[in-house]
Amino acid sequence: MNARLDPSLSHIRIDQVHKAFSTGGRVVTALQDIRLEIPRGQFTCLLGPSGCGKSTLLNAVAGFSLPSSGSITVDGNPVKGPGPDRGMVFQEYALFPWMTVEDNIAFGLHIKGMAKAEIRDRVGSLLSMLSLGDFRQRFPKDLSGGMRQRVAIARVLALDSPIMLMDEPFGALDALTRRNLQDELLRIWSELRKTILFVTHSIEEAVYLADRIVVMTYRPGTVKRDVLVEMPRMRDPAAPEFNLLKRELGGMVMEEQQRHHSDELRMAAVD
Ligand SMILES: Nc1ncnc2c1ncn2[C@@H]1O[C@H](COP(=O)(O)OP(=O)(O)OP(=O)(O)O)[C@@H](O)[C@H]1O
Repeated sequence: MNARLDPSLSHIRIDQVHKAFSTGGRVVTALQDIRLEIPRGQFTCLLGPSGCGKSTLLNAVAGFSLPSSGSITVDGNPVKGPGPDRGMVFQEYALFPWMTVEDNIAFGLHIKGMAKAEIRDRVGSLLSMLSLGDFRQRFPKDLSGGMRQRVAIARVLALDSPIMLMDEPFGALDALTRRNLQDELLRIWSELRKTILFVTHSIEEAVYLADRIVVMTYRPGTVKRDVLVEMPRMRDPAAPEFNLLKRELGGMVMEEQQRHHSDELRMAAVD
């Protein structure tokens, strides 16, 4: 079940990436020797318990925090910082509270200097793609969490980046809203064929969404398993094969969770 991919198809290439942080006189190795070839259009989930380096890896691909060593390239170009080829969606929405829904979506397009008529067209089609038409004049504070996340997704889609990086985007939502947005995301992804790198703690979410699940180890963050998910979509979480994979991944994540727990106990004893 381990993924085998053709490097010549690689869109994002992560090669021998290592990241260490120094805090309070201690060095934490957040990532160690990460190697991943991600082809164009693949929906990849990074899965693992808290502290295994998922966000660190995503931030490195985004160019927010570069690796201590190793390299990341997008279409062969080294990642040296954030760029228009990579859009990021965070758990906390990161919307401008003083702007309406449509102004939030249009913001990046104004910065890019796009013509007003073109901005109007693009924002209009995103409002309809994400069922936000009736909310275009509202401010983020007047929206539910799910609606805010729709706006955040629309804002990233507006920029038309081929790569979407998503850091637990649905982590703060209730189960029903979360499933709705997962379905919306799958629909958008299959329509627009973005390359998606999606961080989650949730095994069910990873199995529901991903073409490929990269399970990470806890400190140092390495690739524990790289699994291709070949179940057709839309997937049925009640199906036996869905549950089989969930159980298998659950065992792997649990092992890392236990290492996290033992580490915390050991640190508490040292303090
Ligand atoms: N800026 C930083 N300074 C020091 N240590 C950091 C920093 N960022 C992350 N770390 C450490 O690196 C390790 C990986 O953190 P990271 O946030 O990437 O994990 P994660 O898997 O995304 O966890 P979570 O799901 O809780 O967000 C953790 O041990 C964390 O404490």
